[in-house]
Amino acid sequence: MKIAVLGAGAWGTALAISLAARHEVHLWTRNPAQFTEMSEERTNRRYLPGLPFPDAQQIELKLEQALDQADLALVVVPTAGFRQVVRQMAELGAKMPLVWACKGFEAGTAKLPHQVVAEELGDKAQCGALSGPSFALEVARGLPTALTLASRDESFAHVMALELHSPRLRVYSSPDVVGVEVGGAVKNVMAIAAGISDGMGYGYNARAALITRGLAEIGRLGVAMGGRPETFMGLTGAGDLILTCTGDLSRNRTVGLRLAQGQTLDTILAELGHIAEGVHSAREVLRLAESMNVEMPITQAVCQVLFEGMPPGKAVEALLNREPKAE
Ligand SMILES: NC(=O)c1ccc[n+]([C@@H]2O[C@H](COP(=O)([O-])OP(=O)(O)OC[C@H]3O[C@@H](n4cnc5c(N)ncnc54)[C@H](O)[C@@H]3O)[C@@H](O)[C@H]2O)c1
Ligand SMILES: O=P(O)(O)OC[C@H](O)CO
Repeated sequence: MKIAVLGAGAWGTALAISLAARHEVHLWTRNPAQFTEMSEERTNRRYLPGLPFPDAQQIELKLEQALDQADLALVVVPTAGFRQVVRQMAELGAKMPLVWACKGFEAGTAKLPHQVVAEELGDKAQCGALSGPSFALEVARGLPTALTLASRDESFAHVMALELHSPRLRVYSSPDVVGVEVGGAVKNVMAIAAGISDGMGYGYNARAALITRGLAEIGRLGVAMGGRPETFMGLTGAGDLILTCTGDLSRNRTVGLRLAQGQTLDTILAELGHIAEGVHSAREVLRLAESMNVEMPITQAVCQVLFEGMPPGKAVEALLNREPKAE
């Protein structure tokens, strides 16, 4: 299969490296300097340094070249750039199936990626979301990882999961696009909270409590939006939440850790050099939750720290001082 991987950040590059073992992979970057560097050095020095590209992996600067005769477009840009890339594909008349790997709500509209696709390509497009517990560095190193490919078209999810599947990158299928997308987006907000708690030195017990209550928040919102309860106990729910809240490779967790050390959000984001989707999704998640009467106290606390200048310690204290109630 020819796969056009659109977006050459950490995750697009890692997926390209992994998939190139079995497929013809064309990794697209919009950045001419990055194109030249990746073509000459056969590695992505800026986003995934030290991981060599397989010989078969091709690099593209022209989107139409990447998409030419592709059997699949795998879009791996941050959620903020997703609509633009899908629109560019539509303008080029690209008709191949589309899978996206971004984890977030679109800032300003609170839309999930599948809603963006429906708006840009119509609701007949053959498409799905790829998500699950997966640090780019580990996938690029060939360490075992399990993902889920969700599509409302169950047979597409099944067939595409089989195509992408390999022993080191296991891909399961699911019909629950909403559940998979909500799990992937909201766990980033919870990871910021876990980072804050750990950074404040509140300990493992507090972190376990945050993860568990965070999972309850994710499930409440996800079910209210039409997701299936069981999805939140799977790879893209509990699995990704645990990874991102506990793994120090997480950019979202890092944001929380550094906020707890007293760094400003602007400084943290400038130094991170990668997207931390939780920062962009948090407000949208809270807005959606409020509009649907879903209680999300951890998300609310994260928003207060990120956008209202509340000291991280005070936000955690406020969570701890909530009225006790039945679990
Ligand atoms: N890094 C991971 O471990 C990981 C794992 C799973 C999912 N994800 C998700 O994948 C998405 C991308 O994350 P990442 O880690 O690759 O981000 P990153 O910050 O490492 O890189 C983002 C890349 O996207 C490019 N980009 C941004 N807007 C674009 C646009 N409009 N058109 C073309 N290119 C554009 C940037 O130039 C950059 O190369 C995020 O939603 C993230 O949550 C990341
Ligand atoms: O580094 P993060 O926090 O963006 O998380 C990366 C992946 O989403 C983990 O599954």
